Amino acid sequence: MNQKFSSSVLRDARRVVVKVGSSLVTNDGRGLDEQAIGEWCRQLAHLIRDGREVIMVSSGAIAEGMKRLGWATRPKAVQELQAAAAVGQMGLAQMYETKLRANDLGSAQVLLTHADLADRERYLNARSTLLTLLKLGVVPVINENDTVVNDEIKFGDNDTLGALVANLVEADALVILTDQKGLFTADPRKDPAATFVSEAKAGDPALELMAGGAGSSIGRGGMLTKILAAKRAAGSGASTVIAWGREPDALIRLTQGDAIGTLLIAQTQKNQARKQWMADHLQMRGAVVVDAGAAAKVRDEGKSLLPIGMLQVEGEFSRGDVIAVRDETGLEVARGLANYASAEARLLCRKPSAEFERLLGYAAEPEMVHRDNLVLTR
Ligand SMILES: Nc1ncnc2c1ncn2[C@@H]1O[C@H](COP(=O)(O)OP(=O)(O)O)[C@@H](O)[C@H]1O
Ligand SMILES: N[C@@H](CCC(=O)OP(=O)(O)O)C(=O)O
Repeated sequence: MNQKFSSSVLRDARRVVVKVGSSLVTNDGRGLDEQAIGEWCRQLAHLIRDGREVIMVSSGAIAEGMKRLGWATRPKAVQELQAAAAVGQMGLAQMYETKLRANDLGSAQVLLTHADLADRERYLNARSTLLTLLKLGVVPVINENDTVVNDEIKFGDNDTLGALVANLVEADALVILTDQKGLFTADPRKDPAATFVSEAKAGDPALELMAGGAGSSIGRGGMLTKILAAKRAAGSGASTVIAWGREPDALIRLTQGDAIGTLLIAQTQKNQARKQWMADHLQMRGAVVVDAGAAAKVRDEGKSLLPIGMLQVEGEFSRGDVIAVRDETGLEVARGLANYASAEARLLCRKPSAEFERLLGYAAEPEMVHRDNLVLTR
């Protein structure tokens, strides 16, 4: 019998973000590890057959680019790193596409920057693209868009990107695969007395003191960025596990609850976390007044708000801004992220989605506020 984690968060996880680091993907800088990538893709297919949705966040572009360009040492100049990433990303995407296809899975390349996810409109766009890909059963393969980032806005490490993606799609779990078994009380490459940490609370400050920088010349972030990623992922209710990427059947076993790796458990529930996030971070920009039917659907049935139930639009807002949903008596029912800017929303009041294309000139979401982006006001 395999040792199990005390919590069932990984077993229960329906939507999982898997992040693999440069040191693993490129076998410590020796070019893409075809066999390892093939193995993870086989396991991803297993998870999907099991009814889960998966998103891959994969590093490796710079290391693969360096190999393709014949560079033995990592360049210092940021434009050379960016050039290497652009060269290497071709190979990375090609490898995932081949290996996922061998497992009857479609794949999609998504390149993101931190700035993309900080911008409300791009955030919503990235979110709807990813959720649509998941609905289509396609595996998104994400990396940082190294071409357009500079020092200030660079993630610098893909652990942070993994966490931001987990926040974006409200994943249940973030799996960080690396070249160590998980978190130790100190860097095991430097301290032979370090002991293994099997489970902890995500966000516990004691963990940050244990984690050091990268142990290899290829990896960038080290353990600290993984611990911070777990804290960030926990912000939207996702638990994180850090595990050794070459452990046989690691992904399959983790989702069966096997205690391989370090499990960092989120302390807030997904719904609670979203509510808190909306309350803390977002300023309201406007409101829509809805009829009694729409108010009841949103409040009592947890449904999305559709434009057909909207009577009036107040204020000026953009797509991605937070708006209030009020009933005819002026009472706030909920607040959430607007899919349409105020000018468009005015055109859509009382209209069924079949008419949106004629009214706007393009066909977009049928909802004014999707229920995933809606928080009820108590
Ligand atoms: N407390 C710790 N426990 C485990 N590994 C640690 C710790 N502190 C630092 N490390 C180092 O972090 C490295 C993993 O990070 P990194 O090289 O950035 O990998 P990746 O490319 O997978 O992101 C390990 O090889 C290890 O040397
Ligand atoms: N986006 C870059 C690398 C980011 C990176 O090295 O991240 P990590 O694997 O977390 O150390 C790449 O694909 O090479």
